[in-house]
Amino acid sequence: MKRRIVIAGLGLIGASIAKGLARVADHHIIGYDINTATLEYAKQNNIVHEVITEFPMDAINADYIILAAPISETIALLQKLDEVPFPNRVIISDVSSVKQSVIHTANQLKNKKIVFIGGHPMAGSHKKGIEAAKSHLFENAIYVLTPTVNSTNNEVEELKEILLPTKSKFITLNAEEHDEMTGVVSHFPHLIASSLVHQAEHWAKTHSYLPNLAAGGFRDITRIASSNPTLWQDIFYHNRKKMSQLLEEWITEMQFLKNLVDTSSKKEMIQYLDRAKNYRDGLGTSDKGIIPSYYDLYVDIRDQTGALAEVTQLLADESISINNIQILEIREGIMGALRLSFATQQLQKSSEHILKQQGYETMIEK
Ligand SMILES: NC(=O)C1=CN([C@@H]2O[C@H](COP(=O)(O)OP(=O)(O)OC[C@H]3O[C@@H](n4cnc5c(N)ncnc54)[C@H](O)[C@@H]3O)[C@@H](O)[C@H]2O)C=CC1
Ligand SMILES: O=C(O)C(=O)Cc1ccc(O)cc1
Repeated sequence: MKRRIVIAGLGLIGASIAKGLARVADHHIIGYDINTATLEYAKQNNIVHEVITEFPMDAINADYIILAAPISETIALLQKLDEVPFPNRVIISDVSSVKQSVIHTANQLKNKKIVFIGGHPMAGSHKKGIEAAKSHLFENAIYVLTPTVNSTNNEVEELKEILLPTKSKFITLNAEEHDEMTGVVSHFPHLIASSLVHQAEHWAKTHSYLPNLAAGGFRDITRIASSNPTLWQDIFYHNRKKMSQLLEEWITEMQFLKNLVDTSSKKEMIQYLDRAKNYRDGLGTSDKGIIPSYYDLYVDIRDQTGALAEVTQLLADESISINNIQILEIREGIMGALRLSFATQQLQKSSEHILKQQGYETMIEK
């Protein structure tokens, strides 16, 4: 008998999981989404084996259910599932970026057939929706599992086995430590990125040329400000206590920095920057944690017509697909750099080899 896996919410994350899990012959993937166009797309593109339209009752025969809707919707779906007279035990998980509110709801469930284990695959994109879904989105990414009081170690292992085709690295955390850590390294940086963009927009009223000077650094640090605002509002709301605490700490830190700047303390400023550099350099980029979403390769190119096309053509000739291209610090007549992002380390390494053979200077961050 195939294992019946229902995925509710077929957006970027739900459909990426569906695509990954559908690779296993033993899996029967059943999709549900509140948006009928999304369900239609899932069916037409064979992202799922079957679709259902009456949730939660149509999920009654599921062996596993993965809730992949926005966090507030996931909580509502979980409450609805509590009413379903499941004939057999069902493991329910989710993908929400914040865990405490979901786990709190799960701990209140009355249905004895439900075993809930929280989940959070820690990779994503600034895009949303089923059309942006990729089977390899979570390859080498951390996938956090947050067990509940009613889940056993064996059930956690069983869920891991189901999720194995995502090729993620599983770790188990409790919901509080998860929300604290992701608050610091994932959620809070989004707030700051947006605030930096607001500051630049404000100053662009004084200097209309300002956007043209927004070089690599500004683009790097604000990249995540281009993410899905509805998703991030939901994340900030569910992790609001931590966000408020981190903002307070940040304000204190900024006051400290202002003092460093105002007093022109050269030694202290170098020490401050040095400590940040050492810690940042030590984070590493070879695995997909929260910082890198892809495997990046830097290529030096001359700012000349056709340089970009030549690099992409060389890789296309070898059927290598590039996930993202960014042009860094390119100025007229001066050496510029391209950042090419690949889905796997193998593609990154092969591309490095091909480009080096053609005389390009390349670099992979260690
Ligand atoms: N976008 C990202 O980078 C990441 C997001 N997450 C989490 O994944 C979850 C989904 O986010 P995305 O896939 O990015 O959003 P998305 O906007 O791409 O997809 C959400 C999907 O849920 C559907 N939906 C909304 N309400 C529903 C309901 N009541 N019943 C069924 N379907 C419903 C929508 O129609 C949409 O297809 C969120 O909880 C988020 O915290 C986790 C890791 C990364
Ligand atoms: O790549 C980034 O910076 C992301 O922000 C991706 C991301 C978004 C939301 C999550 O819950 C986990 C990862």
